[in-house]
Parts: sequence; structure tokens; C-alpha cells
Amino acid sequence: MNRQSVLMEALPYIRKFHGKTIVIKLGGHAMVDPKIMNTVIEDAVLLHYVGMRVVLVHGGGPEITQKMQALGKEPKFIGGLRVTDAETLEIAQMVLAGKISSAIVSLIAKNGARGVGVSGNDGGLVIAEKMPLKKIKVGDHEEEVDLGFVGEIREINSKLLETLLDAGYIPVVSPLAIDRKGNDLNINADTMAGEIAVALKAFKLISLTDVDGVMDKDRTKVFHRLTLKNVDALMADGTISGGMIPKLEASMIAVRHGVEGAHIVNGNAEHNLLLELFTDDGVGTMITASMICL
Ligand SMILES: Nc1ncnc2c1ncn2[C@@H]1O[C@H](COP(=O)(O)OP(=O)(O)O)[C@@H](O)[C@H]1O
Ligand SMILES: CC(=O)N[C@@H](CCC(=O)OP(=O)(O)O)C(=O)O
Repeated sequence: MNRQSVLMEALPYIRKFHGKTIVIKLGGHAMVDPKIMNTVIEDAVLLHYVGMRVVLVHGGGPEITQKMQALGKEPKFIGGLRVTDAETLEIAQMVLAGKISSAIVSLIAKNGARGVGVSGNDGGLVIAEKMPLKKIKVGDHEEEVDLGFVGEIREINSKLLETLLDAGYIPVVSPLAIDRKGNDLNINADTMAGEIAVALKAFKLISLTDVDGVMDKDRTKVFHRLTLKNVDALMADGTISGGMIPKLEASMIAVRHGVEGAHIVNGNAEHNLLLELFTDDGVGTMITASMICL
């Protein structure tokens, strides 16, 4: 394709997205290579400069896991959620709000825009409650397990984010929350991104991860377009597992509540964010309420 066609393909999208809110979730597995991470932030800053209201929500699961292991703690996940004791919560706070958020804000500055790191507990942004006991299958019976300091979101007060966006900042949100008594809770970053997209009435929710999109059971084929009904079926037949579960649950919540499209994209290839948004075919998986013709 010549340069002119590339531009002509992108321009209608640039016009359509102007002034719209986009929530981009940076998965921990998509933040491994510093060079690619820089191109992701470069793209996010470009979206900001073409007039989109960009909110970044970051993860950091792999780095929390690494720190836990270095301290001799064994990480445990149930349904894609980390079992979080008091010490693990402290590690999560240090890694997420202390390190990753600050690094992203600096990268935004290097790319010529202004980012502000906020955690779910800043300004009462995310109010959650401790998650109730989860039922899991052990052999032929069910057991109830306590996930510890993991939160279930009850309320998002998006005013803080709107204020930052109105003032021209790119908010960088860490997946932590507080309960109504001010106790800290760990939140899955996909869930956080989905709920924030709903609260901000975002146009798009983009999840950058380490796979090319939602794949079939033997992981040979990527589904480029899925409806809510398709996702339900893939969840039910066991095609979806591990970290993809909260990602797709969050995508479904977002789309059910008015977000036009939730996208799962490989963040480990340069400029995939732009290719997904500004080309007709995209590169990852787009989830919509029903099949739409482009
Ligand atoms: N059907 C599926 N298609 C693609 N990936 C899947 C699927 N089911 C489970 N996964 C897993 O989900 C992972 C992405 O989730 P996760 O590890 O939590 O990423 P992130 O840290 O980017 O949020 C993939 O690396 C893959 O192992
Ligand atoms: C409750 C829960 O699971 N919290 C996550 C928060 C970070 C996260 O979600 O990071 P990724 O997006 O990289 O997976 C955790 O502790 O790993």
C-alpha cells in the first residue's frame, strides 16, 4: 500500500475518534520490552494530540509475581485473580503505584505530553468491597476460598479523571482501590479498565497484552471479530482461561454498558495500537454488541 492510501485509510477514523474517550489497558505482559513500551506510549501520546481523551490503566502482574518469588512467597491465582494477603498487597502497592505508574508518567513526558499517576484510592476514584468467598472445584467437590485483600468495584467517581482530561493531562491509573472505611484493596487491572471505560462513557476499551487476540482452543487462530454472544460461548466451552477471563469479562461489561468496541491487541509488536484503531482490518480482536459492518 502506498503512503497516500495509508493516510486516506486512517483519516476517517481520526475524524470519527476526535474528542472521544479511549481507555487503554497496558497489561503487565505487554510492558516487558522497554523499546516497544516506548512506542506504545508514543502512540498513546499521538492519540492525545489528534484530539482523543486518552486514559491509561496499567497492570503489572508479572512484576508483582517476580517480587513475591524473590521474597519466597508463592503466587496463587483463582479465576485470573491473585490471592492477596497483607504482605502481597504491600508488594502490589509498591510495584503498581510506586514503580510502574511513575515510569509510565516519565515515558509520557519523554514523548512530549503530560501524564498524571492516580491510584484508585486518590480522590475516592474507585470504591470497592472485599470480594466474597469464591467457590472452586477441588476434585469432585466444591470448596470456598478467600482471595484476601482483593476488591470488587462498587463505585467509580470519574470526576477526578474528567478534571485531568479537561486540563489536558493523560491520567495513568493504577489498579488499586479503597473500601468505604479506607482500607486498601488489590483490583485486577482489566476489571478496573472496563469499569473506568463505562464510567467515562468511553468509545473504546483497548487491552494490550501478549497474544495476538482471542484465540481458538488450540491457539492456532485469532478471532478478529466477536459479538457478546460469541464471547459467552467461548467462555462456556473452556476456550478462555487464566488472565483472559477477567479481560473478556471486563470487555463484555464495557460493551454491554455502551462502549462501542472492546479490543484485545498484542502490545508486543510496534504500533499495533495505531494499526488496530486506524486500519479497516485491525490487527487484534474487536468485541462489539452485535456484528457491525465496517
Ligand atoms: N482463548 C485464549 N486466547 C488467547 N489467550 C488466552 C486464551 N485463553 C487464555 N489465554 C491466556 O491469557 C493470557 C493473557 O492474559 P494475562 O496473562 O493476564 O495478560 P496481561 O498481563 O497482558 O493482562 C495469554 O498470554 C494466554 O496465555
Ligand atoms: C486482584 C489481582 O489479580 N490484581 C492484579 C493487579 C495487576 C494486574 O492485573 O496486572 P496484569 O494486567 O498485568 O495482569 C495482580 O495482583 O496481579
